[in-house]
Amino acid sequence: MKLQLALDRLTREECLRIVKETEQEIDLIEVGTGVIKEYGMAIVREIKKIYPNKTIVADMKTCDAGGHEAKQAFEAGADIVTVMAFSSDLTIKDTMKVAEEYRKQAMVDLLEVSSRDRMQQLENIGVNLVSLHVGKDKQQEGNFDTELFSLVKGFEFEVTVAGGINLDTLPDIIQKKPDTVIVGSAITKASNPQQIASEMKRLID
Ligand SMILES: O=C([C@H](O)CO)[C@H](O)[C@H](O)COP(=O)(O)O
Repeated sequence: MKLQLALDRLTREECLRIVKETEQEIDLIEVGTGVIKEYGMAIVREIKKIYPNKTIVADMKTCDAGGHEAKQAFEAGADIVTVMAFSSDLTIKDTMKVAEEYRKQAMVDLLEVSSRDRMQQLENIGVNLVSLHVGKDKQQEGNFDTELFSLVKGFEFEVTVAGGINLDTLPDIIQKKPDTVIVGSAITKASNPQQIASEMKRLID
């Protein structure tokens, strides 16, 4: 199981500091959507340049123009781009096609999708990497509910999971054996990000 650090609602300097502090504990670095909106592909390029051996996820949250946006992120050095599950199949297919051309990956974000029929459609078009995700705003309604895993049960997807995960909720999530746990605020807003990342990595291992 891997640990992915999500960089959201941070300045460029905060992103660089937190990654530096936690680099030994984390497997993947996610450049968050808001950070990309603030700094564009430049920050993806910069982080990949500093950490060429880390897997860089550009959380583009693409919902249209999939091929174009995937190309932008891969050209900047991203290894994985995100595309929304509620998008047109054509958007997802174009994103995956570009990912294949670059020998990279597309991750389909299941935010606000609750239909197993949609999971079947995603499998049919060749999706293999998905993200079970409770959005930042939705987190006001409560902690990550592991019942969400039932959405992907029985499918062959590689599964990542995100949504306000912290040291209290992590043990139950680990029981569900996702391939990757994505953690943002619990690490980035901590007074000692390295300590939290280290405790999480120890639980995951
Ligand atoms: O994708 C994310 C969210 O939609 C904000 O853009 C986050 O990266 C993801 O939810 C992980 O962050 P936390 O929820 O703060 O752990």
